[in-house]
Amino acid sequence: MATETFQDILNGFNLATNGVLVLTSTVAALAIYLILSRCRRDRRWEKYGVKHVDVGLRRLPEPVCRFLMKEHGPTAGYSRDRDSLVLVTSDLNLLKQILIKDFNNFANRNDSLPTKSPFGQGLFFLQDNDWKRIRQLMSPSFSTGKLKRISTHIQDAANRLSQVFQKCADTGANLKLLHTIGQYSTAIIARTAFGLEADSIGEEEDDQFTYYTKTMFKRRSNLYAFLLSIFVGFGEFRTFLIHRVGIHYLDAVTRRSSDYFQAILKESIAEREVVERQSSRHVNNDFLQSLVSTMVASEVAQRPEGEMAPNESDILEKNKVPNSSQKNKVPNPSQKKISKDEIIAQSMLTIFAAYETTSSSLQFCLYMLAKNPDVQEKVYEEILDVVEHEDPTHEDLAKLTYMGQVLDETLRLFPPVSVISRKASETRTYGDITIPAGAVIQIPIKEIQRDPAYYSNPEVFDPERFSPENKATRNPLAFIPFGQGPRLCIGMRLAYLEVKTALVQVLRKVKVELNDTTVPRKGEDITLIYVGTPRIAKPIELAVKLRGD
Ligand code: HEM
Repeated sequence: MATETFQDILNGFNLATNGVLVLTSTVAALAIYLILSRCRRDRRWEKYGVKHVDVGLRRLPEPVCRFLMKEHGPTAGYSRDRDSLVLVTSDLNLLKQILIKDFNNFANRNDSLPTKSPFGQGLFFLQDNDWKRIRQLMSPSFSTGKLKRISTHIQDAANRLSQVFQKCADTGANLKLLHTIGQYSTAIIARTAFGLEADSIGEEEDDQFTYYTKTMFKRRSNLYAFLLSIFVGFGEFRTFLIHRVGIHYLDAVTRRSSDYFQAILKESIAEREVVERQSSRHVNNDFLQSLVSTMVASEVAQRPEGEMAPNESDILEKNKVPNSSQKNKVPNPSQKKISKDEIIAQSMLTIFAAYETTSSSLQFCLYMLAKNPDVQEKVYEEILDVVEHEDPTHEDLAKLTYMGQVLDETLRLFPPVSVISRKASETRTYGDITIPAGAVIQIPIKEIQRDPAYYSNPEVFDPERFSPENKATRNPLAFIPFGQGPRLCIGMRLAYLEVKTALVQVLRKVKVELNDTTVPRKGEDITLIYVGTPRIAKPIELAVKLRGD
């Protein structure tokens, strides 16, 4: 009996071993098949007059663009999978056609975000009429007039930021740059766009709004992103796994952030809806209010005669608890209207777009100033010359031309968005090459802005490149950190306003420096990792000295 049991165990063990072997071989065979199928020879671009390159196992846009530009010149094509042909070009004449002159043929991006969260329906990802309608509705909120009206909130946040720098100077502690600057940019977007307080500038711990903004995206390594792109791909299969199979692990957006923002936005929208229906005078004249006004106005216009408007308690009650089953109707693209779900999507995208890019720019700018003390002194002198009052006016900021050059040189070297894309609607020929309908165009912003053809010694930080005389000699498309054409970044003016205001308030009080205790140390360099946006391997910490010390 005992022997039989032992034999049974052995048989069971063999079965288990065989099972594991079969499973391992199947997974290995699948992996080899997937890798080989993605590396197969493909020459489709050649019939369109474009060099077709195998990019091997390179999958992420930034490394692919870097490889193609370095090894194969300004324009080359590759295929990402059986269906999609991708053209990478840094040819500025061709880019002028794609981004500006023939914009109608390239109005869409190819990007979609693998997420169930409303973020994936934000302006950045919208196409055709939906994009036009929402862009038109959002644009007025970023006009110069609107920005002038919100500048007191920006001054207020910049003053608080400056106090954090001064406190570091007093105590001798190094300043954790990204942590503090992230708090600054979220405080501004929360207050100016949504009338919400996100007040943790200088605190060790972030407030909820800041915390959930900073953790909106799952931060994953390059290796993880690479493996995911090999096995799951970029687009439809991953979307299918997230939406249909419900694998939340693959979702790009964290569930907690998504839930948090949906809840607070639903409540804010409901409160503003009530105000909107009761009076035409608004306490908040911000981004959220303008979208809610459009929503209410279009509902009023559509309501059948005699039907009552919803009352205050109905609206507030309905929106207190987030309920994903309540979906609004998709509006007709040709009309000036927006649904509640769309407002939430635009709000989430705006919060993250404003946080990630602005804090990256301000961080790199302060780092480059610490690395280049002579440039920092020149910026300081200019602030003393131009800004007479406690808070700089819009006119003062416009006169800070050298500071503008420093900021542009920072954005040249460290563009927060390193690659942008467009998708061709129809087949068109430009000179010797044809771009077929459906082809994706990847525009390697970082490679263009570090191309020796446009910038001598491109790795060197030199704000003089952006002096009016030097700028006049260069093709404007050689500098496109905010993109270009009708689909240009909507928040560009706000970004300059935020960064310049912070630089005025901080640099007039303190100097930032690198020394033996900072990260990186004086004489060392930062290591950049590109996962869509540039990340620094070790967060920067700067030494701060009070002016006059
Ligand atoms: C230094 C700061 C910033 C940089 C470098 C930056 C960069 C960019 C780039 C490269 C694009 C794509 C443009 C194209 O494809 O041609 C973009 C789009 C966009 N950005 Fe920014 N951005 C910044 C700040 C902001 C801010 C502050 C906001 C909002 C408050 C914002 C909101 C958006 C939106 C909504 C889009 C999509 C526009 C569309 O598709 O119509 N960005 N940004």
